[in-house]
Amino acid sequence: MIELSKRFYFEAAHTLIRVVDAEPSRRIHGHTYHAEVMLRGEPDPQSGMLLDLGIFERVLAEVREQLDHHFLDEIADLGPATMENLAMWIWRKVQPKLPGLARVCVYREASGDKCCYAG
Ligand SMILES: Nc1nc2c(c(=O)[nH]1)N=C([C@H](O)[C@H](O)COP(=O)(O)OP(=O)(O)OP(=O)(O)O)CN2
Ligand SMILES: [Zn+2]
Repeated sequence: MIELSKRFYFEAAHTLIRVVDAEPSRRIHGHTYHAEVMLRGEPDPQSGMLLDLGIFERVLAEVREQLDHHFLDEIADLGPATMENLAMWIWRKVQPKLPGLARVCVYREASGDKCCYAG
């Protein structure tokens, strides 16, 4: 079994309603997010690849375009702009195009936060 993954990053703004740090979270603020998308399966014996990284790159670039420098509150099918919802949203966007999709993780390196969704 092979695991193949690719990462991308995006900068985005959001607001969040929460119990702790309520006031600064309600104000528009931004984060640098990293996302890692992992595929699992057997490589094709002829190409030696699970998926050509060039194809992987193109699929992730389409998703990145919808997130980078966007106001996450305006993404209609995201819901509250948490890392949990981002991981599940990225999964929904890439899943039809990436056979063997196994896991999507979203990170905020600055704060050491990480959230993964595995379907
Ligand atoms: N379970 C989750 N909890 C929180 C999330 C989340 O996505 N999932 N997100 C937030 C907010 O985005 C908040 O802005 C982050 O706040 P906090 O963790 O308090 O850290 P900082 O404001 O210091 O964030 P920096 O990235 O270091 O600027 C809260 N909770
Ligand atoms: Zn935030």
